[in-house]
Amino acid sequence: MITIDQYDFQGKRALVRVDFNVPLNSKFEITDDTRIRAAVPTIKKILNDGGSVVLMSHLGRPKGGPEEKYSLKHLIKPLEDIFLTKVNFSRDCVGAEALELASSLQPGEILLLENLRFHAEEEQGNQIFAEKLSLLGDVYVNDAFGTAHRAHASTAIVADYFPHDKVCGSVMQAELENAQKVLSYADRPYTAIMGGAKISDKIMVIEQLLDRVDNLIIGGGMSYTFAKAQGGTIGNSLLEADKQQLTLDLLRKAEEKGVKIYLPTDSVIADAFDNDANTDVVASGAIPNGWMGLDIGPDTRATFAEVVRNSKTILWNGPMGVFEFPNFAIGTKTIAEAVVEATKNGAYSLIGGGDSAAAVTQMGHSHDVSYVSTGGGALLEYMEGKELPGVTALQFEETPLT
Ligand SMILES: Nc1ncnc2c1ncn2[C@@H]1O[C@H](COP(=O)(O)OP(=O)(O)O)[C@@H](O)[C@H]1O
Ligand SMILES: O=C(OP(=O)(O)O)[C@H](O)COP(=O)(O)O
Repeated sequence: MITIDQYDFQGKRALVRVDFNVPLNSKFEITDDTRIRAAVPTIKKILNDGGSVVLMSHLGRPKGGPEEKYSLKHLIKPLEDIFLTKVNFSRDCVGAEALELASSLQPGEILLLENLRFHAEEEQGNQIFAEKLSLLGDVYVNDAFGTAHRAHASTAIVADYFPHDKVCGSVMQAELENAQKVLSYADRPYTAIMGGAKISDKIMVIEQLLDRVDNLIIGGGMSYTFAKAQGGTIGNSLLEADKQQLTLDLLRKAEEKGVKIYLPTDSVIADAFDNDANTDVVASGAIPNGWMGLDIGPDTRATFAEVVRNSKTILWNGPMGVFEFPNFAIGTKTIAEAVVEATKNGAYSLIGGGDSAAAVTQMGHSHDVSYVSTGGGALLEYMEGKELPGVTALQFEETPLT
């Protein structure tokens, strides 16, 4: 794979796939620009070399046609503020206007293309569409780690049109290197903290982790399916009823492999899914009808935090509760603080997942951990040992020795 530092972009027009899938509010303002800032080094390297940049990305999940709320034009001004230069914009990512604007780009200039997913061909991985995109650059750079698990036209197929000039961007490179650290040579004790809403999203990665970690902490909404499967009552807490047997299998496998599993012993419960609901603290397997667990309780916080503080490698994916409601964010905050403390004491900490990353950033700790991934699904798939099409597409076929 060619890394960004190995390629000289002087006089070249770089077609750069970025993941600018950022959250916007109702006024189309970006509420978290982490993914944009992450791509800055790649873009600056190209511009500083004397190249020009054609940026392409998706935003949201449009239904295959233009939708105002998913237009990338909302990103023009924020990009201009970051790069202190005019950002040209093409109202379609392929076709005459895009070609015209791309071919007249001068070194140091930036062109932003409209949302790739306004064409259904993007997600279909359509070759003709990929070929049209390929006409917009002399060299292809993929820096969209967050979308690397998709075999879409712009993330994978387009690379075929640049057999010698396909480059791995700096976000992509850093993400792969950091994920490798927890996959291969982790210091012990190694603790994985899994939380968030759904077991089904994370079951594969949890299974893989059982071969690697010493401790597995399970919190957040997914923990209630474990509690129910173990015979507890969970009221209206999140439940994936069809996954109960799976949770028991996981617990058995963990025991066989000598992995210590930590599940919540107490929960902060609420009588409604609302920040201002009435609350109480009860044992996690004794939640009354009409109530739901929305955060880990004080005993659990203390136990989890202690395990985290004593760890040397930490992988965290998924919040411990409904952290979007301040009254149910204490569990996530406590764990974030324990991760920060462990990191200060020399542990390596990788935070992955859109919501976990947002929680850590929101709590002001994004610089106090080792690495915050820009990837959610992509990081999990990589951890599961799956091939990422966006990464494979950047690799060169081995030429047989003759
Ligand atoms: N106890 C709970 N009940 C309901 N939802 C929860 C609970 N704990 C966490 N969540 C929700 O899980 C969501 C995050 O889950 P997920 O998408 O799996 O995380 P990530 O994006 O970090 O991978 C958050 O919106 C959070 O509010
Ligand atoms: O936000 C993203 O993924 P994530 O929600 O798993 O972090 C990526 O931009 C991929 O988007 P997609 O899941 O609509 O293909």
